Formats: sequence, C-alpha cells, structure tokens
Amino acid sequence: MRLALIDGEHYPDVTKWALRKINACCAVFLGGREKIGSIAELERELGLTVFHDDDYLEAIERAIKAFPIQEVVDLSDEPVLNYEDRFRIASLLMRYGIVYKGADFEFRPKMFKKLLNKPSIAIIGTGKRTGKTAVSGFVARTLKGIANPVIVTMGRGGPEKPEIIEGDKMEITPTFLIKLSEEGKHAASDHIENALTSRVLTIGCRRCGGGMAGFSFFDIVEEGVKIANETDRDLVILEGSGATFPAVKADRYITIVGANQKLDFIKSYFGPFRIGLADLVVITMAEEPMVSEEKLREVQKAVRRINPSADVHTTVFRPRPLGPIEGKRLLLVMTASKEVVKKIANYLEETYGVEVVGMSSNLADRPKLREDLKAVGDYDAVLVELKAAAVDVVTKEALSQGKEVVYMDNEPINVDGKDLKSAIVQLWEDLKRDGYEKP
Ligand SMILES: Nc1ncnc2c1ncn2[C@@H]1O[C@H](COP(=O)(O)OP(=O)(O)OP(=O)(O)O)[C@@H](O)[C@H]1O
Ligand SMILES: O=C(O)[C@@H](COP(=O)(O)O)OP(=O)(O)O
Repeated sequence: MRLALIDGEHYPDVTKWALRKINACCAVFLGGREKIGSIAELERELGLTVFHDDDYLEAIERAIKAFPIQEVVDLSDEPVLNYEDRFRIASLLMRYGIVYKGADFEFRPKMFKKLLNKPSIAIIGTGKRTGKTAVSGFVARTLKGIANPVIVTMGRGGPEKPEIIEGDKMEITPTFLIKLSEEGKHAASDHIENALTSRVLTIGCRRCGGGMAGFSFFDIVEEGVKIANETDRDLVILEGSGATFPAVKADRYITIVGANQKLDFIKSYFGPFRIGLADLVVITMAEEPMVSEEKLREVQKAVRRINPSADVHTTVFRPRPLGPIEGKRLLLVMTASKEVVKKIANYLEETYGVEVVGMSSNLADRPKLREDLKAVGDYDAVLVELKAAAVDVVTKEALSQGKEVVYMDNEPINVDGKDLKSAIVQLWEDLKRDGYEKP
C-alpha cells in the first residue's frame, strides 16, 4: 500500500489529481495553510483518511501502524518540508523498511534479515573511529562471565572468508600478529583487536562500500553469522564498521555517537536512523579538546530528542595497557589526534609511573608514521593500539630493534554519574527475560 505526504501549499484539487495517479490508500498532512480550509474539509475533498499531528513524524508513524504501507510518496515541497525534514522522514521509514520516494529521489531500505538462532546485540556507530570496537570489547568483557559471547565484525580490512579467532583459548602475541601480517592479512583488523582486548571468540568478516543510511555495498556478514549460529555461545555481538552496520536483525542495539563529530551527522542525514534504532546510546570522547561543554550539551539534547526512550551514557576513553608498563620509557602510538595522544601520555605518566619519551598520532598514516618512528630516541617499550599499521609497521619496527611491544585498549568511562557496565548487564537481563526473536 502507498501512503502520500501532502500539504496545504497545494490546492485540494491539485493534490486529489496527483493522489489518483499514485493510487494512495491514505495521506499524512504535513502543514501549510495557504491553499486549504480545515483538515476535516481537506479529508472530505480528498476522500481518504488524512493523518496529522503537530509532529509530522508521529502522524507518519500512526499511518504506518494503521495500514500495511510499503511505499511513501512525497507530494509536498518546500517550504513545508526542507531537506533536513526529508532526511528525518527517510530515517524513520528506513527503520520500518519502507521505500521513500519523491519527485527526484528514492530511498530504498535493505531489509534487516533475522538470521541469528541466538540472542544478539548490534553495536553500530555514527562514524569511523567513534569507539565501536572499544565498546564492543567492553560489552564482551562485561558479559563474558554471564553470557559467553562471540563477536562478529565487518571491517574494510576484514578477510574474504570469515576468520575465526579463538581469543578465549589462544594467546595473541606480537610474533603471532607479525606472522598473520606476513601471510598478507590485516593483522590489526577489528576481530583480532577484539580477540586480544577481550579474550573472547571473534569472527572477522569483510565489507566494501557504505551507503548513506548504513548499509554496505558488499559484505560477507551472513557467512559469519552462520558460523556464529553453529557455536555454543549464548550471545552474538554484531559490530558495525564506520557508519555501516550488518543488515542482520539484532535483538538490541547500542549506538556509538562521537561527541567530536559534526553535529549535523548526528542530528541530520541518517544520524536519526542509527540513533533511532538504539536501546542504549554511548556518547564517546565527551571532553576537551574533542568537544566543548556547549557542543556536548547540544549532542546530548539531539540524541534525547531523536530517541527519548534510549538509555544515554556520556563517556570518555582512558587507555588500558594489556601488559605491564610500570616504570618503562614508552613510545606511545595511536590513531587519535596529537592533542589526545598528549593527554593520554600525561594520564599514563600519572597513573602508571611511566615516562613517555616519544609519541605518534600517525598510526593510520604509514608514511608519516615511518618518519615519526625514525625520529624517536631510545625507549623500552612501544604502547600501541591494535589498529591500522600497528602490526606491519609499529610491531615489526619495534621487534627488529629488540624493543618490547605492549598493546592497549580504550576503556569507556562514564562522566555522567551513570554506570555503563550495569546498563549492559541490564540490557542482557532484559533480553533474556523478553526472549529473542528466532529466524
Ligand atoms: N581519550 C580519548 N579521547 C578521544 N579519542 C580517543 C581517546 N582515547 C582513544 N581515542 C581514540 O578513539 C578511537 C576509538 O576507536 P575504536 O576503534 O574503538 O572506534 P571504532 O569506531 O571501532 O573504529 P575502528 O574499528 O576503526 O578502530 C581511536 O581512534 C582512539 O585512538
Ligand atoms: O575501517 C573499518 O572498516 C573499521 C576497521 O576495520 P578493520 O580495518 O580493522 O578491518 O573501522 P571502524 O569503522 O570500526 O572505525
């Protein structure tokens, strides 16, 4: 069935003429009073049900619940709808799997397939390096004792066939990672990072390309999910990549929003789609210099407005070295900005009694990283995130110099007085209580 979006900037007979052409079952009145009388009169003139509300999204949602709508056709125009409004509508319809068509645009959702035969939590983000891997690892560690999770990733550096890393059984050493890298693999891919930081079973998948709403052009997640189904694990954590996520229906959603992101990417375009899916939102990097207090308030406000029912947590990252570093002279290498790396260096010096003698924020830029590594003086150990060039450049160079390699994780810490750990346990308890949807 087809729902039409109409307004009062068109005369009723013009709208009626167009409605006949598209064979609509009902309409939502969006606003604009210049060319109509009352809405009741309009409804009589058009001869079909017209939904309306102060909030046009509410009206559309009501129409969708009342009729089995497959397509929404937008017969309105500016000034009633601006471009931001249209993305809001597109975000809502994407969530319901409904096509949204206008005069010169069409948004076609991919269907979320129900493929998992066990409970699942998807961890998706509004952008790259917003902290999906950090939070996925945190969720896995939090639930490890009670839910025995497996993580399925879909990185752009992921393998062509799903790769299983038994992080719970094997030790992931610098030498093992170098071996993977020499086999031509991306040894710092998300599934390997998760296996190392959280010591759980992970399944790495590949994806290529991402659209606007969050679906990938190609990916092998379905193959990864089939393998996850065959494991004896109780919970599948599906981790997105960049602003893209698996087109697999999950039972719960955690959306990661970087406080440092452009506000428009959070509250406009398809930000509301990603945030609207969430049961729990984690706002990451909520501190200076990434974000001012004023902008943070705007980000929090936008998230609450888009999804009032989500449990919102505001957090910062702090490093969690995965090996002993106390008393060492450290080289610190990260994908974060120069200012952040300095901040982390101070934190490490204060917390672990180390001396940070060199730093690089160029982990994701190999030519600059090589220059940084050449310029550094003597050090005992390199502390590096398992991302980007951590293995093929940093680990290789450090081992060749006889230096120690210690990998580090980024731990989310609440700055809002809430407790992310108990919220995650609660999410799992609720999921168990409510039951999960079977394929
Ligand atoms: N205190 C901090 N403030 C801001 N950023 C930080 C801080 N500590 C770490 N970071 C950065 O936050 C980012 C977190 O990346 P994470 O991997 O978790 O995100 P992601 O969305 O999964 O991306 P990817 O999988 O590509 O690494 C990293 O770039 C890391 O260097
Ligand atoms: O670029 C990506 O696809 C992933 C990392 O994937 P790998 O390169 O580690 O496989 O980054 P993210 O989106 O999670 O920030």
